[in-house]
Amino acid sequence: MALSQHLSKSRQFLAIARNYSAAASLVNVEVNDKSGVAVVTLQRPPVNSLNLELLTEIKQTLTGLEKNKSRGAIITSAFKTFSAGLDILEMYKPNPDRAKEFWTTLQDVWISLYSAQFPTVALINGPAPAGGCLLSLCCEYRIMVPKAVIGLNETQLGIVAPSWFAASMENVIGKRQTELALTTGKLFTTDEALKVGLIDEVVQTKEEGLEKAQGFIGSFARISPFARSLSKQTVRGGTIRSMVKGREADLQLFLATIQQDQVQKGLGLYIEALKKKQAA
Ligand SMILES: CCCCCCCCCC/C=C/CC(=O)SCCNC(=O)CCNC(=O)[C@H](O)C(C)(C)COP(=O)(O)OP(=O)(O)OC[C@H]1O[C@@H](n2cnc3c(N)ncnc32)[C@H](O)[C@@H]1OP(=O)(O)O
Repeated sequence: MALSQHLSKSRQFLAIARNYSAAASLVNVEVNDKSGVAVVTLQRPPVNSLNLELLTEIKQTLTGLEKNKSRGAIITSAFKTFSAGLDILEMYKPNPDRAKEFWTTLQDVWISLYSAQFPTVALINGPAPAGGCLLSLCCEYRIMVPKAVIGLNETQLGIVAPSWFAASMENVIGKRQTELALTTGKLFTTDEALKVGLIDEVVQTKEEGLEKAQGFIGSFARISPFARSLSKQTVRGGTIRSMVKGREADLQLFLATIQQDQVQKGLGLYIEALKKKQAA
């Protein structure tokens, strides 16, 4: 499709996305006029913790971008935190039906973002623990600001990162580093993340990050989108197939795990600690 035609379609999507954003407003989508690349900004205050509503909007946004054959997407945050990960309140004293929908939607978001046909960049403009890290690991390229942290720190909450969380990290930094990171619940500083390959670039500001992200996506201008996306599928297909095959078992494991007394106690203490930190 010619760029002008594509941009016209993108603008139509933008109009729809804006209307949608106005109604719900947890995700903002802006399509760059020149490049056709969408900047997807998470905006659930205060820390973009991923609850059912935010995950649902992310899922709908990704579906819209895929349908409109997006040229690329940059995922970032409107706040100083990229994302605080899963909303702990979705797992603490959960309503079983909502918990089921919550986890299924997280799985859907992972599948859509991990297998997106268009190029994806995470512009990590603040802390990205646990589910925040997972979101960025689904992208093809990660750009991060200094003085932030990133990692799958689930063990620090007394819970275990599911196998597809671990696989997402392993595909980026390898088995050895993933094992060390997961068993200790490590949150990498920006410098440590760069050293281990968990992120690709460090930028000083979000604006600089947006330019770099556009540059990364622009680097595919002369590559056939078909060949590009099939190559991505070749590399990621095994991980996606194994997640999809195991998703019902994974859901049941999640529901059983969060009902355990020990897990509930741990989550309760963690929530208290977060609140005390704010009061101090
Ligand atoms: C064998 C396999 C078995 C598999 C079985 C399944 C097991 C389940 C796996 C579940 C996986 C979970 C992954 C997750 O994502 S869990 C969430 C992990 N997240 C964190 O640990 C981050 C916690 N937050 C922070 O560290 C900080 O908030 C921050 C992100 C660094 C930001 O710091 P800042 O100082 O700016 O902000 P505050 O700390 O003051 O927070 C502001 C308010 O936001 C509330 N908050 C923060 N994070 C969360 C969260 N994740 N969920 C809900 N609420 C959160 C915080 O309490 C403050 O609220 P308040 O204003 O009401 O006090």
